[in-house]
Amino acid sequence: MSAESHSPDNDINAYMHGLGRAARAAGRRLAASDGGARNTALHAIAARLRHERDALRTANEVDLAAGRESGLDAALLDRLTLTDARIESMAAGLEQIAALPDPVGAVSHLDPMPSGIRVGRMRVPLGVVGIIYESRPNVTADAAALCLKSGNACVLRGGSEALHSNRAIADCIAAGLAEAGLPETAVQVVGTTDRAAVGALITLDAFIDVLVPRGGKGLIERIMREATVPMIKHLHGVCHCFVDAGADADMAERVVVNAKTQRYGTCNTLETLLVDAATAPALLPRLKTVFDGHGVELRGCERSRAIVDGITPAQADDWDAEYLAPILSVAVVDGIDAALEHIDRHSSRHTEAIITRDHARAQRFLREVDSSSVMVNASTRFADGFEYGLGAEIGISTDKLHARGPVGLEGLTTQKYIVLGEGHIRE
Ligand SMILES: NC(=O)C1=CN([C@@H]2O[C@H](COP(=O)(O)OP(=O)(O)OC[C@H]3O[C@@H](n4cnc5c(N)ncnc54)[C@H](OP(=O)(O)O)[C@@H]3O)[C@@H](O)[C@H]2O)C=CC1
Ligand SMILES: N[C@@H](CCC(=O)OP(=O)(O)O)C(=O)O
Repeated sequence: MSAESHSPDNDINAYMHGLGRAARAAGRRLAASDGGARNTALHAIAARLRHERDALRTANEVDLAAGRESGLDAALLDRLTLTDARIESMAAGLEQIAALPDPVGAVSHLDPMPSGIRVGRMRVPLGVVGIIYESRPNVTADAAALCLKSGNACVLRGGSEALHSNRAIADCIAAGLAEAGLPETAVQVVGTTDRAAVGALITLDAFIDVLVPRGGKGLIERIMREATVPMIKHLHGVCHCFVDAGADADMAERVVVNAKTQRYGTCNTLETLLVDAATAPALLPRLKTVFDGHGVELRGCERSRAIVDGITPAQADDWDAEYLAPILSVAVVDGIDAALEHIDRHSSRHTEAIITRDHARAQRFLREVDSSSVMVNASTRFADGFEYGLGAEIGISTDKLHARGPVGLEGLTTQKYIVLGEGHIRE
């Protein structure tokens, strides 16, 4: 072999090629597999996760120690942490997914045509899904389970900070698949943190059918530039809440505080609060007191700062920021038109909410805001597959084609036409 073929890039390309080829073969077997076998695997993986709880926590401790050492902030460390309760919730999540109806092979609209043939649609797996995601180990189990249930093989590239945790979870998944007689290569975790592996994955169009990138702008920009595999974008969330004139102040406080503080590090966390000028003088002082209690820094426009002391002046880039941290930008706006305008300019089209008592303005907000979830009088934190009754989610699509919003089993499948004849020929 030439010196060049030993270079890390070449090795990584060969390695990723191997994962892709194995995934493609496993995908074909999964697509043809019995739903019962896939459910058996899900239950076996859940049992393994419970049984290997100590090993999982030990592996996770290695990641956490490295994360602390490298100065990972509190929200990211929280996202990385596996506790006994989180391991139990991963296992229970797998069992819940097993209990969902099997989407694969369902036939709909089988209707007779004038020619005599019958034409219907059959729900089928996408094939092989490549998922690139943040350092959140539970996603490894959730994503594997959703892909498995929907008959897809997957290649999982989690965040580098979670590598040891992900490998330990992958071992449990492989054991569960083997126990159910399914190919272990149906779920493969990329075993290197080298981003060259991402570069290879996103161009493996011979083997990968669709990419699910969950991440921030840097990731998506790279994929938009380089990928030859189609993707369902799961982008960052710059989520807004607009508190309308005449809104119930208690409700506004409850919802806004929940949307900001229930978890700081998630994509559906509130990042910008818009308050109608008529509501701001009464609402902002009480919100400031509550947010002070939570240690949330408010960064506001001049009008908000004229109402309450202690709000940091917002800079231009605050309106486009996804903080994933105890920081909230605040703007006072003149009515719903100004709120819609601001949202249109700055939203990442993930999730927005209005707090209102006015039916007409609620309807306008629902119709006019162009985001994957639009809410009335509810916390943006509800944008979640489990909360929407999907059982679980692979993420929240900010794309418009194929799947939008929380993506569950249906989003991981497609439909093909099936045609049934009895020797029919076209005249
Ligand atoms: N819409 C949704 O469903 C979801 C959205 N998100 C969003 O993800 C972000 C939070 O996660 P964060 O960890 O900061 O996200 P990042 O985008 O930094 O990382 C996510 C994954 O992408 C990889 N990655 C990032 N940039 C590149 C690149 N240029 N080339 C190759 N790989 C890359 C990371 O690898 P590495 O480990 O090497 O950095 C990691 O595996 C937030 O914006 C959040 O809103 C998160 C989850 C779900
Ligand atoms: N649906 C999830 C949020 C999506 C998600 O995974 O976000 P992140 O914490 O950024 O990885 C939830 O509500 O917890």
